[in-house]
Amino acid sequence: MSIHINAKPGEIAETILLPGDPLRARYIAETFLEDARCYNEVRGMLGFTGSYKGHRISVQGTGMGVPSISIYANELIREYGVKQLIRVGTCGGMREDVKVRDVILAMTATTDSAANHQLFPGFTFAPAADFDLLHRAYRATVEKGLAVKVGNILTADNFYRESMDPVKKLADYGVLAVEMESSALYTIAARHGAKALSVLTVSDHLFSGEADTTAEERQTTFNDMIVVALEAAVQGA
Ligand SMILES: O=P(O)(O)O[C@H]1O[C@H](CO)[C@@H](O)[C@H]1O
Ligand SMILES: O=c1cc[nH]c(=O)[nH]1
Repeated sequence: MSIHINAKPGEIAETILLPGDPLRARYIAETFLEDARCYNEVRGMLGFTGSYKGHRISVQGTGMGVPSISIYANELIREYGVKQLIRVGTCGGMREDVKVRDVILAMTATTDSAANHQLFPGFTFAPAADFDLLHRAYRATVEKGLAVKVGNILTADNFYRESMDPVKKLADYGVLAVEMESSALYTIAARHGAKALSVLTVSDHLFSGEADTTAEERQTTFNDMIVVALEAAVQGA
């Protein structure tokens, strides 16, 4: 047991999917995993272990934002020996060539989070995805014929902001989309020699005025993203 997860030793698989929303963790377990069993209900942050194509896989909600995912990533890696962590989440498109429903594979995550500024005073650390996971996920998107973009994303501390100017500037520098967790996941994984990747689906666009996805479309695009993450997880195993 760790402070925020009450699984017994061995109940969590070495490979885990990490949605922000714990109810999505349950949806993934019920829809995609065989023989899924719940191992965590502490704070309602549900976690399950089951199997996909014969491989043991867990799925754990992380909550929203860097502090919350940092707690789960640390405990999963350090207390439960998790080795491959794949975030599956939503993001807001920032560039014109990014469309609602696209899949984004986050090669790196720029951040305004105080966490990394405190960790590396005087440096700008570049949190990066694991190349093997990224490569496998990219192959899975191509095989499924999905619209995919690979590149830099923004992990932001604020969902609501007073000015869009800094975000627009980052878009000018190639940043594709914004979410709130990946820089922490990549940094913590790097520290402990674990592999990490964020597979995201664009749920809305900050600038284009493109209509948000409907609930049904969100489900379909979300399912595509989960299959990409699961295929990336098991192809290398
Ligand atoms: O869909 P999830 O995984 O929660 O991710 C995104 O959605 C939340 C904001 O609505 C933030 O957690 C952001 O990163
Ligand atoms: O605009 C958005 C959409 C999803 N997640 C975010 O953090 N921002």
